[in-house]
Amino acid sequence: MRAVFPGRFQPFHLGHLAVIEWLLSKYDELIIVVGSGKDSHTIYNPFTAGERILMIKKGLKEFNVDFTRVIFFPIMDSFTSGLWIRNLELYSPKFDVVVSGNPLVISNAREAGYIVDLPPMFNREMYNATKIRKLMLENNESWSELVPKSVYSFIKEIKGDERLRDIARSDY
Ligand SMILES: Nc1ncnc2c1ncn2[C@@H]1O[C@H](COP(=O)(O)OP(=O)(O)OP(=O)(O)O)[C@@H](O)[C@H]1O
Ligand SMILES: NC(=O)c1ccc[n+]([C@@H]2O[C@H](COP(=O)(O)O)[C@@H](O)[C@H]2O)c1
Repeated sequence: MRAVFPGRFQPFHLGHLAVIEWLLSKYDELIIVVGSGKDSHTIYNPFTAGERILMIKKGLKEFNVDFTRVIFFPIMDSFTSGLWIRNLELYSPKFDVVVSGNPLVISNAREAGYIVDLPPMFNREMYNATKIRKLMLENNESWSELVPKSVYSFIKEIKGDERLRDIARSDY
């Protein structure tokens, strides 16, 4: 069976990693769809689609997760949710199951006739990207504990946390 796991991954964190490990033990193939693919350089979506795919690959490699059974691609948001799932189908190889904890994605997938698999929540209070972006904005380095080390290094290398603080400034 082939499962699709959509997410914005802004940034990729240890909760996402745990979901992917769980999915690879359960399904033959996994499609990781980087959503809101056109968006970057905003407070909600600071990283580009390519940066996000690279973060995921670096994180998986660090944890010795074999990603030969994983397909990665970005898609853009659509005008309507109904169109979003149809757009996903247009970009993707066929899939059997949609994996998400996001109520909007779950509802879209069910309405389009897909089986939905809800991932277990892995320390959701700690591992959530909103919290990580907030810590970056506050210049609080403790976010380093919430992402793979390779992802932390990559974000520092591209000055991703500085980018987020720059974007959040009011007019000069
Ligand atoms: N700690 C976690 N455990 C299990 N699933 C998670 C966890 N964090 C995120 N997910 C799931 O991963 C998918 C992609 O999530 P997303 O990239 O939005 O991360 P997020 O941490 O929810 O980010 P944000 O706070 O920016 O919305 C969603 O289906 C979400 O429910
Ligand atoms: N109307 C739409 O374009 C639509 C609907 C449902 C989900 N999505 C996208 O799916 C992705 C879901 O990922 P998250 O669970 O990380 O929010 C996001 O990029 C979200 O924007 C878009």
